[in-house]
Amino acid sequence: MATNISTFLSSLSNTDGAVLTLGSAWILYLLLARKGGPPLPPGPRPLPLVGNMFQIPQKDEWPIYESWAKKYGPITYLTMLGTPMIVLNSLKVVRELMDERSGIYSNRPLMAMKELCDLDWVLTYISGEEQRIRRTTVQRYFSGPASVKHRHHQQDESRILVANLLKKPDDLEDNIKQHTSSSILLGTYGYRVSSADDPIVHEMERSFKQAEQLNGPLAFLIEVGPNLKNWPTFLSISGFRKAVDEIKTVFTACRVDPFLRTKQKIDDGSAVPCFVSTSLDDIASEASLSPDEVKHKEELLMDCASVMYAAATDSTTCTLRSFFALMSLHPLVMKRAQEDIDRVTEKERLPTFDDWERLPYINAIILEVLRYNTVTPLGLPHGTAKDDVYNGVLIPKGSMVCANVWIIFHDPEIFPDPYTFNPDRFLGDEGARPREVLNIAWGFGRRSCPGRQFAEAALFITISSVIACFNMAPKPTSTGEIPTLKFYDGFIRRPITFPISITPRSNKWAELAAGDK
Ligand code: HEM
Repeated sequence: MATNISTFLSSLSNTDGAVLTLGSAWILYLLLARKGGPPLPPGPRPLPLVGNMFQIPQKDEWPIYESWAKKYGPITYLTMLGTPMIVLNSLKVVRELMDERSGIYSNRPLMAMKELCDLDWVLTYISGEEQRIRRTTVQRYFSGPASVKHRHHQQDESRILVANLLKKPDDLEDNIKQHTSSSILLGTYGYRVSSADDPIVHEMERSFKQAEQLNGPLAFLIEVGPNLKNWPTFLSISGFRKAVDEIKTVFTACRVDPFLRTKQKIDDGSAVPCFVSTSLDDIASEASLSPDEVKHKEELLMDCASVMYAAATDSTTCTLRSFFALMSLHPLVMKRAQEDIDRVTEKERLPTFDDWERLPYINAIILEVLRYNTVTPLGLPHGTAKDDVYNGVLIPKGSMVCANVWIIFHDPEIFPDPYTFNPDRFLGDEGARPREVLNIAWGFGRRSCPGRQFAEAALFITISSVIACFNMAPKPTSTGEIPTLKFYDGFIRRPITFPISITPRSNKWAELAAGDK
């Protein structure tokens, strides 16, 4: 949604403008054609044709969403060029609709863009049976007990991170990037990343940037217009065709190249166990499969593997970047966590997964980072598969439905003093309700994050290892002010961090970070 609407409008040519007018007339027709039945939920009054397009905030959005929630209640109804956008503002409504009626609320919006870019194989964009099959394939290797298989890689990567931070403490961003991309590429393709400039990481990042265009304003036009997607003239005039072709090329490269590389490694005997190699072994062991069935299963595996990088890295990177900044700003929290680690490890070794249960304060820090830096403050948008009626109001088929996770994570009834970073809120019996509510950081119903267990393990081993080895503090600014953690506006809330000094806690911890026993 991070779209600059005014830039978009000013960039339109006359022909584009004509198309916009025609599209808008179509939307008006659709709106007027709706008669009778339950009312729509309340929301700010829309403008003719464009709906609430200009009221949907592009920056400093939270006070505005909050004021709408206060005025209109738990469900806010907006429209963007005729597409209904429904914002759910209470935990009760979010659970009742997105979890309990998951069969209706688990589509993804922006279907036309997906068709246009031939992206009907991308798990995160598709709906229905095809999404279910791919999700099951991913879960088989990344969720539940299977997620434990990744732990030895995750521990190795946390060791590499602390050794790199010791050598290059000023390259925090690159160190985090190498760490998060290596963790997921090892788990998926058995591929270790040895620098932030790695060529595969570069390609993956390119596809990721392209994917952001799928949320742009033209995407909405294409979605709502009367078969606009079939208008080659419009597409070529707007320059949109070029962008679409580029998205297709980059996505295809990311789908095919790393997969073939792993297959090659299996053939020459150098593959390490990972999602792709293990799943290919499973396919090969099914003797009854015909060559066509083998091909189909391999294609499916290729689809699933290719989304893991994008799904895993941005969310984990944002969380880790916020973690470093928050630790540097909260030395008492850091010190208390270090004391816990010292007690468990007797200052003789780095933490391992066996220590997880015995480090509840580290877990509380992770939960508080996830809450404080709500990575997807409006969740990832879901779409409705059919009309639904809830408490007397209509949620139309094809609506984009967003859970206002931000407002729930800042509800003082659940999280007292919500703007303060305070891991204690998650501890003990009193922390039971906050811990339970925090589950929504991982999404809803049939779309909830299939990488959750993988991510939780990665965050535990990484964060505990970093806290064990280092002290973190904000570097002094030229004016002597203490920096604050700010965030970019948008669907993904990326932290704007500041220079952080990262120093080993002692010579002993420096030796452990360096890997010298
Ligand atoms: C801090 C780390 C992470 C957070 C906070 C996070 C959160 C989320 C959220 C909120 C969603 C959307 C759920 C919904 O639509 O209701 C999601 C989807 C997804 N996540 Fe994660 N995630 C993280 C890490 C990972 C990792 C490490 C992986 C892979 C191992 C992963 C794989 C996926 C996939 C494949 C989807 C798409 C599911 C679908 O569309 O059906 N995530 N995640």
